[in-house]
Amino acid sequence: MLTAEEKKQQVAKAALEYVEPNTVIGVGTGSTANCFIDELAKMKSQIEGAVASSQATADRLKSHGIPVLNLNGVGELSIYVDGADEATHLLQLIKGGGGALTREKIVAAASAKFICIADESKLVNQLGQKFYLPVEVIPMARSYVARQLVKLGGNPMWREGFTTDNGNMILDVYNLNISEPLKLETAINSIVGVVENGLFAHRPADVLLLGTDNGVKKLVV
Ligand SMILES: O=C[C@H](O)[C@H](O)[C@H](O)COP(=O)(O)O
Repeated sequence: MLTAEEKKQQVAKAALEYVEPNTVIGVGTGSTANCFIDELAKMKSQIEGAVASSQATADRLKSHGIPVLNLNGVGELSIYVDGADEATHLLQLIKGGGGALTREKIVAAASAKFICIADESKLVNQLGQKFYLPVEVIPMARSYVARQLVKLGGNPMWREGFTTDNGNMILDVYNLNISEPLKLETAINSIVGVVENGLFAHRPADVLLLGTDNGVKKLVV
């Protein structure tokens, strides 16, 4: 039996196969993305650099001597590699457990291919059954947005004491029925004061690499 950490390392190594030489790649945030950064360091001379989805990721990339580039100064990224809090067989995701969802969604949108890496515990039949949905909000809109999220059937909890890299707040929404992720992603983002929500339904992953006791399982749609 492999530990969750060993499964993360397994998929982090496997994701290196998707890294094309002489390109700029996008790098996500979290413990699985950290494993990937540590692996990427071994082939850093082969890439031009990386765009980071958070300050924490930028710091870790720099600590390995990997050049961190500004998204506005580069064209389309070849790939985006990141973890997830939940993933379905359609490769739709919930992200944002670490609060980096908005920048993650931007970097994913700017990438030709999204490689999601996770241990197999993240695979679910329907989003939201195990994990809450993080929503980034402009601070002054927090209570207003929370009331609108209640109307959508959710139970929002303020992640008190946490500020995103963009200077905003996070509402973690429990008990949402996410049977229609595309509609819900749009509905939540239509609430004034919402910056982004952690549903990756309009931009799902293109490849999901799952770490299992029997090796890396690859899912594509
Ligand atoms: O904001 C954080 C990100 O969306 C992470 O990708 C997500 O929380 C998964 O993190 P971990 O790899 O630590 O489970």
